[in-house]
Amino acid sequence: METIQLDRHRGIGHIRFHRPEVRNAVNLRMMDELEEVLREWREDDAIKAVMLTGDRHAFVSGGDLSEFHRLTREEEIYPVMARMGRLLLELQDLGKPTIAAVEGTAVGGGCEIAVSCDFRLASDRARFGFIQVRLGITSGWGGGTRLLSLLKRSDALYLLLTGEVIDSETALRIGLVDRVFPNGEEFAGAAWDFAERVASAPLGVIREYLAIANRVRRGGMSRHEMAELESRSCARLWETPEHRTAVEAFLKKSTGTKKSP
Ligand SMILES: CC[C@@H](C(=O)O)C(=O)SCCNC(=O)CCNC(=O)[C@H](O)C(C)(C)COP(=O)(O)OP(=O)(O)OC[C@H]1O[C@@H](n2cnc3c(N)ncnc32)[C@H](O)[C@@H]1OP(=O)(O)O
Repeated sequence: METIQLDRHRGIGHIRFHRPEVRNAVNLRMMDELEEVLREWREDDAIKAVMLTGDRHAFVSGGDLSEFHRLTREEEIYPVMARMGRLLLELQDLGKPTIAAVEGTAVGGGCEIAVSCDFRLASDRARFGFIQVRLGITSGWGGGTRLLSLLKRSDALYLLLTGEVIDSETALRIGLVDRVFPNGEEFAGAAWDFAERVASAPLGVIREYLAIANRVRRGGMSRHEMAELESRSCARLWETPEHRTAVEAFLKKSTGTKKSP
């Protein structure tokens, strides 16, 4: 891989955006590579969660303006935008929890990637901005609509219409990020700890909750359908060794500790 670096550790797949010379801007090559790794990791049961990071300067600086600016016409740029839009849908529907750990700047498409993840962690020096408006365009990868579902409508519209870049404290207050950790070495450690906690559940449970969460996001379910979905999920996991072992251990322990009358 040329534009992203991959590693895996304790069930977590790590994608590190790596085009430092352009603050990790997304180009066509990066799209190819992201597509390849997401398809591979979707099928890989050893990977239970996926963490995306950049570096201390930037998470991702959006689309590569030099490369994309060569495309001047609507019908030339549309397929590129739509492709990245589909890729972020794949990320969103990966079936494993995804975590954007933002240490530096996430602007434009960088914010769109972050809001496609299930969790957003920020260092105390991270910055977030839907700055597309400054270039006279809207977000093009589905991030605007995601932001509108994630935040209070007026907060989302304010960010989209002004292109204001906000710090991590503000991002936490309005609900754009879930946790803020100190910058530096401590940030990497805290992000990995968070990812490990999220990935500690049995794979079956992770899959079922992600499926429920994605179904809820699509909306349009009656209360009965929601209850049915959840009952089915739980019943499917009933026969798994994780469930049986946990219950047997509990019963054994409670029998063992019962005082004789
Ligand atoms: C096109 C898709 C669209 C969407 O659908 O969402 C978008 O993403 S629109 C938004 C596009 N992105 C931007 O407008 C951001 C542009 N970059 C910046 O504002 C700043 O670089 C930064 C991200 C805030 C970082 O600032 P700083 O740390 O001071 O770095 P530099 O500005 O000095 O940048 C270093 C180097 O990187 C090049 N660069 C940065 N971003 C991009 C980019 N998105 N595309 C191409 N190149 C980029 C920058 O030109 C510098 O290059 P050199 O001068 O050659 O060193």
